[in-house]
Amino acid sequence: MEEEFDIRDYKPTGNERDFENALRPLRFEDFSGQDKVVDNLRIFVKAARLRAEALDHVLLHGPPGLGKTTLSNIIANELGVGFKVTSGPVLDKPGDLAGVLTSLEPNDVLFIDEIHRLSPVVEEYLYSAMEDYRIDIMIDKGPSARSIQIDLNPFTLVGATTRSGLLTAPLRARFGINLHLEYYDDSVLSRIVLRSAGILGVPCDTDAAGEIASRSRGTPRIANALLRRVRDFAQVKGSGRIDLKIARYALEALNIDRYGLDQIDNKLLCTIIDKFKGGPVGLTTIATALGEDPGTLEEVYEPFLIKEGFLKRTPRGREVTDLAYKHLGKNKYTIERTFFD
Ligand SMILES: Nc1ncnc2c1ncn2[C@@H]1O[C@H](COP(=O)(O)OP(=O)(O)OP(=O)(O)O)[C@@H](O)[C@H]1O
Ligand SMILES: [Mg+2]
Repeated sequence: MEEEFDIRDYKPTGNERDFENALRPLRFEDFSGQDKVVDNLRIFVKAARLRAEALDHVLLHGPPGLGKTTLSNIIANELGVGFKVTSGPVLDKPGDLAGVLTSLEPNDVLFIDEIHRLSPVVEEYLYSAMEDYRIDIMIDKGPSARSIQIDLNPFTLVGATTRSGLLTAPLRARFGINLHLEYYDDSVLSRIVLRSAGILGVPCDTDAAGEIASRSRGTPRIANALLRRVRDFAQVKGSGRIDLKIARYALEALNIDRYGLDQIDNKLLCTIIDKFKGGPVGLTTIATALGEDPGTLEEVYEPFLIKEGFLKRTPRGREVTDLAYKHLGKNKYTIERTFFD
């Protein structure tokens, strides 16, 4: 019995994080796809460089694994400035943020991951830093406590979030550049797989890369993770080369869904079919049935299912498509009939 591989649970740790970093593009030219986002960023970065100014603050939003962290890194590299990384949950107190902000050199990039998880006090503190490059800090305690203003070097804040719906309006308004990352097409993912295989030094056929791409849920992180697993099969059960046959064999053995759907995707579709006759059904009703947060369903899970044609948003709620019935091996008419019996 081969080991099971659950895409949904895949989050790089330790060794796998090193692997992810090794494959992370460092320049725009190595970053495939997201053409509109990249074209715009290239212009903004060039303009900022010409003026020798800090780039406007950038908000990157979109589902996990699509390249937000990668792009923020590229932005700093292409600007030719320093790069500091932190995240919303790590910045506990305004003092933590002050420490990071005062350590920035002129025009540096500060990356705040999971920016929707900033605490309200820290967030408020960030406003003046973003707007005027200035912060107030409290010195002394008790009756002699007073605040002094400190000027910061101009900097670029790059914020990343999978849940832009949770950002407050004042924070969102302070980003001059607001970019949404989309799921990747299979052809672009294929290119990413081939590039990664090249870096790993594994020979990989184009059709095999296409097979891996089509099962990667439109997500480069998943594509790279599957490549790594398929490489194991190629080395142990094949000749070391990743061809279509060994790719298919490995993906079957790993129980990877033919369309790359993960457990939550499948559960979501099955719930709508089994409990709500295929819809239409309201988002909050589905969320309650699944024990998930409606915002997460809407921002993280639904977009892929809608893009791939498994789910539709209608004025009366969510509805699964014929493709979903077919993929899940469910018969639309039998299910409808049993409901009316
Ligand atoms: N456009 C791309 N071209 C090549 N590789 C990419 C691209 N986008 C992402 N990757 C690869 O996918 C992996 C995940 O990307 P990244 O960490 O930037 O995603 P993320 O959007 O920050 O995810 P999360 O929301 O989980 O933080 C990286 O190892 C990176 O190498
Ligand atoms: Mg990230």
